[in-house]
Amino acid sequence: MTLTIYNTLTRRQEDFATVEPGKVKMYYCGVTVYDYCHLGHARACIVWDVVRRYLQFIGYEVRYIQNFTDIDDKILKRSREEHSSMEAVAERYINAYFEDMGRLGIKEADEYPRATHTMNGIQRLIHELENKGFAYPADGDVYYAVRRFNEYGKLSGRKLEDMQAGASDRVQVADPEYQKKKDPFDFALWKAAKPGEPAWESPWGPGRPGWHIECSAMVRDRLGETIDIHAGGADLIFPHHENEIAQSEAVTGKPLATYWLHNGMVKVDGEKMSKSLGNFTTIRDLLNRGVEPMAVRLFVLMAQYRKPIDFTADAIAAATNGWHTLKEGLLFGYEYGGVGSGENLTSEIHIQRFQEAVNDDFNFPGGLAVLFELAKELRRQANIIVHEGKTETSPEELQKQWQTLVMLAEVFGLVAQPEAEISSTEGLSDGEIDHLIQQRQAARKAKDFAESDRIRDQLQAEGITLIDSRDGTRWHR
Ligand SMILES: Nc1ncnc2c1ncn2[C@@H]1O[C@H](COP(=O)(O)OP(=O)(O)OP(=O)(O)O)[C@@H](O)[C@H]1O
Ligand SMILES: [Zn+2]
Repeated sequence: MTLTIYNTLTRRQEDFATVEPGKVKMYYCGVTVYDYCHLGHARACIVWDVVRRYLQFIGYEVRYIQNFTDIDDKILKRSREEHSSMEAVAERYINAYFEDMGRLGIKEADEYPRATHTMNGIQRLIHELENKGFAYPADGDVYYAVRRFNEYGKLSGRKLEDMQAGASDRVQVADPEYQKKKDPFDFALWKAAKPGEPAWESPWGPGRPGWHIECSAMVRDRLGETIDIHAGGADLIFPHHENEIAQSEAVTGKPLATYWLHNGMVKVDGEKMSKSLGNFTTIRDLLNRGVEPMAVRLFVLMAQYRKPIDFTADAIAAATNGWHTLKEGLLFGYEYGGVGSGENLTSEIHIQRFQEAVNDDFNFPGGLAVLFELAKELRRQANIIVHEGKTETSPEELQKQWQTLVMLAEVFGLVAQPEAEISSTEGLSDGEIDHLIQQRQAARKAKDFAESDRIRDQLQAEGITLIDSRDGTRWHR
């Protein structure tokens, strides 16, 4: 059984083969941190989380890196509006990211590089591009000379000539950067600091990096010159990923990634759900309204990952229904405990069918069909047990089906907690936990370590783990 995946670069479904046998290097372009994550971000994070989990399930060792864009015009705008700093805005929404994605059961990446922590790598890359004639300085800015890279457009299939025909010169002339560029399609690698903006020293003067260069630098720093999978939303194919390719490949002469994978958009009334458009529903709003996190996962996984999905109340209701069916199956072993011999039995035929489905370009709906089949059968058996006291099916067979369901559901990050466990961890609301963490931070600042330890222990007793880092404190249940 071979995994085949659709590669945006070649526009074909191809057999999956890694650079290094048994190992996958994977990079996902994460969020720009100036607001709470919405369901579009949830979709991207869930899809790549499951791709990673699935690759691990079929035996690969996966190294998974996801960035935070923490320098950006939109973050700066937010910080001005809030009379705060860019760091403070980024920090707040990075913490919120971990809270929200933690609730959705997204596994943490191996590393989360940030633009502000990658300044050396970024500058080194710009310098090399300049040396090789792909970049030119202009008045404190540095631009990438798009026409110098012959393969520009290979990912998106766009040709500069065609784009030129459609470009509106009037709009561009008004753009101050336009005056400095040798060609309207050139893009900024480095931007000179404007008064009052945060800036980093550089050979081109104080400034900050453009958006695209950070990913090229992070991939190179953390994963190397050629990675196996580069992922992101379909909205990033052009110009972001096209520009990443132009930057990295001009320097290394090697493919940046073998496979380029893109998730489809979450849409609202036919338009992309987006922070900029303001038509978004945040993950926390939806969960705080009582939608179960696993229903959100199902909402995403019930669709082919490359196709757009509409966010509607009906779609969430259907996903919730689906989750309740799966949950009954997943809890079967707890409710009717003591089934079977206690051995780890699994049903090969179901595992095989699950893999056959998912191996076909990550066909998650196909994989889910196997889960639903198992869950429905276990639900039927549970009904028989309830009404007739026992079932004809052997305890071993039931245990086998249940354990297979639990194992395969875990690959999709779908986990049901038995009531007993839920009651021990749901004592505190998220707000209460945040409040306690703030109190603990205040105690630590005041060097009252006895108090800060007491709060940590109290949270621990509620099943909450704190993770301290130099970027602040995160928690998970
Ligand atoms: N509506 C959506 N559906 C699916 N994926 C999305 C959606 N919006 C953003 N993404 C993906 O989430 C990741 C992080 O996005 P990012 O923070 O850059 O959002 P953004 O595009 O700047 O914000 P917005 O478009 O909401 O203003 C990217 O991989 C992006 O492709
Ligand atoms: Zn990127």
